[in-house]
Amino acid sequence: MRAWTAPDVPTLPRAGAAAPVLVHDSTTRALVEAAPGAAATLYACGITPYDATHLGHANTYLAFDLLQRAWLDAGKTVVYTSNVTDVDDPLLERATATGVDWRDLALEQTELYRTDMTALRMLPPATWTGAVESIPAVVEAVTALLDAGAAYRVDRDVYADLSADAAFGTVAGFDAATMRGLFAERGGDPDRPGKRHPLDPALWRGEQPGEPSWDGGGLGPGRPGWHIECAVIARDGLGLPFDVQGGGADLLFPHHEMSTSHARLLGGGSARVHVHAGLLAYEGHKMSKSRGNLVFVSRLLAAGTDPMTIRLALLAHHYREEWEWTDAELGTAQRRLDRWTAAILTPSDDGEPASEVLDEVRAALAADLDAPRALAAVDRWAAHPGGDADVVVAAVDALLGVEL
Ligand SMILES: Nc1ncnc2c1ncn2[C@@H]1O[C@H](COS(=O)(=O)NC(=O)[C@@H](N)CS)[C@@H](O)[C@H]1O
Ligand SMILES: [Zn+2]
Repeated sequence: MRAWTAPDVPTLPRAGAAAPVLVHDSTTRALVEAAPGAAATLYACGITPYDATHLGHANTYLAFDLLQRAWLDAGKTVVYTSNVTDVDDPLLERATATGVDWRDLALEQTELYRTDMTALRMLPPATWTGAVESIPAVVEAVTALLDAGAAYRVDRDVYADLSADAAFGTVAGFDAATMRGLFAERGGDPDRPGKRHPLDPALWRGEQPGEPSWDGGGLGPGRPGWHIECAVIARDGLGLPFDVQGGGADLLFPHHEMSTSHARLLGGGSARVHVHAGLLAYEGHKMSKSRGNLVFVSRLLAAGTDPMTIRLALLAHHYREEWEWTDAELGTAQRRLDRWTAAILTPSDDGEPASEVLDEVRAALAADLDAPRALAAVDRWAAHPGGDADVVVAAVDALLGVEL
């Protein structure tokens, strides 16, 4: 699937001087080096293309944009793979509810997402694969799991047998009751008759009347399960194991637990590190499609909001923070943008040297992508701007993605 055009990322002085980029790993709940090697591989789960792109989505994708920018500045090559869940229960339900063809909804919303990501200067995935595009690889993977005795049929569906994976549950480390609750709440079917274990996730959904279905070979006609889609797309885009699997906090369980389990059983390992962004709330609840309390990037842009103001508003909060959006965030960000823009036009000789800002922004990102600390460094410089404003402009562009 076509992604979008990458924003230019300027090379900064003393590139590679940064400390290793450490991020919070959801599994060990500790700071770990995100990618020790010369190449950094990232799988960040993509959108389910309806109600795209709300500020919650943007908040999460911004975290992984910062991670890539820190890696690039450290001199690493970055390979970023993502998906579009362009067939899945919620998408089909929304298409039915709004009387549109699910294919049209997916295409239109995917294009809106591209436009929003471009406006926000997010780096695009090198490989961006739709669930529909992944079906041949999913059929092959599910067939292999069945042949290995790690999957089984229930009526026309196929489920993974989690007892085949001794390491299942080690990604999130949740207890059984928590897992069962979250599984039911987030698309699972623990009470489905015929399953060997309540948490076993669907790998392949047999054809249902009124639903799209594809040739599944020996599996019979149907469509892919959610978790196996990401396991296969990450494997095919990055190889196994890869460095970071990422998403919003709601993906830790069941989605990343299950997709990691599938990747493990397909052979080759899985993500070394699991990184999750805090969920953005609005009007007292997590911003979510089901509740409809959404603030859309495209609506803000259509109302004349500078995309760099949106980006700065999100950067003012640490990526793991759970916080509530208010429109006041935009005013604060706009004033900050105005101060920075004015400062680069009026540098003075006795102000703070630009090289210190660059060092501090670099160090902030290396410390679990601490954007608020990075903004504070630029604020200090803007209050008393020294020379070499072009170094500050380049650092703010390359590391924070904000074009002044
Ligand atoms: N309120 C929110 N705050 C922060 N991130 C959010 C919020 N709502 C959704 N996200 C994140 O945005 C990304 C896309 O969400 S999504 O459109 O529902 N799509 C999916 O979760 C699947 N297509 C992943 S394979 C996910 O990482 C999700 O965790
Ligand atoms: Zn996913």
